[in-house]
Amino acid sequence: MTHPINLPIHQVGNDDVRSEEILVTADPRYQDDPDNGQKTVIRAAPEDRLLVDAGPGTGKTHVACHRVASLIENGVPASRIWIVSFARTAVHEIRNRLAATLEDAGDAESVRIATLDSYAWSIQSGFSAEATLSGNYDHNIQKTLSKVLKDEDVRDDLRRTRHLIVDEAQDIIGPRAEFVLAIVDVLNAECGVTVFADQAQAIYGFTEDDALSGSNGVRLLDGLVARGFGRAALSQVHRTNSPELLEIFIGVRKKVLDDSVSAAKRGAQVRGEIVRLAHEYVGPTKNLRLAELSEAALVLMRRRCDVLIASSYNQDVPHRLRMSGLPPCVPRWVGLLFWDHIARKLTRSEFHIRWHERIANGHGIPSIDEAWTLLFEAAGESDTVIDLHHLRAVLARSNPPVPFTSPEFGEQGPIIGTIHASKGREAEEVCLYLPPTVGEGSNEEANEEIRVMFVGATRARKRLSIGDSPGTHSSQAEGRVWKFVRGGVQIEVGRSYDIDAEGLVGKSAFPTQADALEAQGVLIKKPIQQRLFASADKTVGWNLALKTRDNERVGVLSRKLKDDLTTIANMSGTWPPPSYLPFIRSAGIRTIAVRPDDPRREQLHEPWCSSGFLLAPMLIGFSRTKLGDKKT
Ligand SMILES: Nc1ncnc2c1ncn2[C@@H]1O[C@H](COP(=O)(O)OP(=O)(O)OP(=O)(O)O)[C@@H](O)[C@H]1O
Repeated sequence: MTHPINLPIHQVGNDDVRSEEILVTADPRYQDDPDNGQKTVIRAAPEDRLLVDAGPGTGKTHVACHRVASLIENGVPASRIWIVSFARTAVHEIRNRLAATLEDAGDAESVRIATLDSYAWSIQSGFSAEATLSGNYDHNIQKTLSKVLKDEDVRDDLRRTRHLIVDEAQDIIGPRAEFVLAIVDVLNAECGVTVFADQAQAIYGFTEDDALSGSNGVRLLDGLVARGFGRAALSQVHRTNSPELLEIFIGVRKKVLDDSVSAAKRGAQVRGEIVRLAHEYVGPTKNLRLAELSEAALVLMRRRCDVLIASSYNQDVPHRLRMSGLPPCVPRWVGLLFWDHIARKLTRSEFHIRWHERIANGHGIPSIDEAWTLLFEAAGESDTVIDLHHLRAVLARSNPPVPFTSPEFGEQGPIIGTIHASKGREAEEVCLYLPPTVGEGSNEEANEEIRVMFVGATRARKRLSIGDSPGTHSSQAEGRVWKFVRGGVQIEVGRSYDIDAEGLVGKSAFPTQADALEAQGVLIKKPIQQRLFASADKTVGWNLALKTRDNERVGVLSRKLKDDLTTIANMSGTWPPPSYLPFIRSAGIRTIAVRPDDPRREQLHEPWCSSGFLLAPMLIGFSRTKLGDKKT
């Protein structure tokens, strides 16, 4: 059976999209010399154990990379150096920067860079044939900790490490802190350790919505001080030249850290100082005019609910979101290339033909050679053949490899994001919305809020504006944000499981292959769309069919979303659950990959059942809808 390629595929690129948020990787200033504080850390003896106090924008990543270069120059083998960082994106960033810093590409490859959780996993799986990743990161850390404490093979191997670098150490608490301390205790005396931390940026609550997920127990920094680590500091700020921002980065930081003042008073002081030093005051969220901001702007909110509100006020302006709970954004070029490729193998020449037929240059589109390298690194079978089954398995993971995903959700426009999701990032222009009061609640909560506010204010390189976020009360159903509004509720749409392959090209969602093809064609023709809506539809078992304003069905939302609506009805004491969700948008299209062994594959129409690649809208919405009657 052949499948004609009749989808409009020439619109992949968009050359109109200009520069976006500064991604530090490409910053030419890396050639710049380190400042004196940086030099002290970079050139310290390989066996030194240093705790480096480093405020925002003082170049921790820069120094970590140059420290590695200096260690290698001093004879430390690259493969015996570990760099452990917090987030997957940070790991990716370090890997890129290291490749640019080290002269020998082989060295850059050999240095072992991992998140704390994958570091733990590599220790565990390296020594146990039966090691299984339980899926629960905390459990995995606990299991590895007991190995580090008791298993002599594991301990011997750790003793081969010659230098350990730990970034963002201020956030490492509880079992993760015990784990790192246990490793430090095992290392040989000649193994050095360099730890970067900024207590003023510690955020222990993992999510944007938690007040605090418990910072009780062991803190890594306390443990390192108790073990006699030497102290160093990076104090020169490189992120900005703005006198006002420098005052925030340095002066306000001192206030954040001054625990001689009560948290309540300090919260008000720090908030007041940030407002005073900001370049502009922009009023409440409803005055936010995204259309007037550049692509380089980053709008920061405290909670996901605030992001959804700001996004819905600006639904007619293309923008991107950055927060937790969204699906991974595998770029559309992958789906466009492979949605109808049924064979398991793809040769380089077939790839070239497809690429030239289907992909136009443009923003976010790699060059043909870069694309091949990415595919090859993920699923190369030989220099000239890619195994697409392997590629599907890799891209179907809940966390596909970082080079294959965009950290933002959406294809163009300024970013609206949570402060949590923007840790370690920077942007030319930041617009930070502050809650009305900072410093309330328990002492620990108040301190956390002060630090979160400080992290937000220090993301700007050139310009900081401050606005007021309303501090609206919202609830969550299975992580989905919802809140009461006049006449009903507002409900988050677009969470990672809201639309899946079955809802997009499945036999239950579309009676025929032609219908599914048409729906995919609509998405590709108009990747960015306003005013989509979803309504319960008898033909799809009363699940919610997703339609364009012209009433074309582009998919069916998941059963899980329908279940969440039932939960919201129960939580609000009403019945029946909402059956109509208006004001949903598509911020672009992304690729969904289906594992070759996924049994749900059988429910898909051809060619997707065989190819395992399809396209999905990037859904965003804080849909305002009616509730049913009060339950009696
Ligand atoms: N010696 C240097 N000369 C010039 N620019 C530098 C130097 N060191 C760092 N930078 C630049 O300063 C900026 C901040 O560096 P980096 O992102 O590494 O800071 P950081 O300490 O990790 O910040 P944060 O804690 O806020 O995430 C980057 O844009 C980087 O390019």
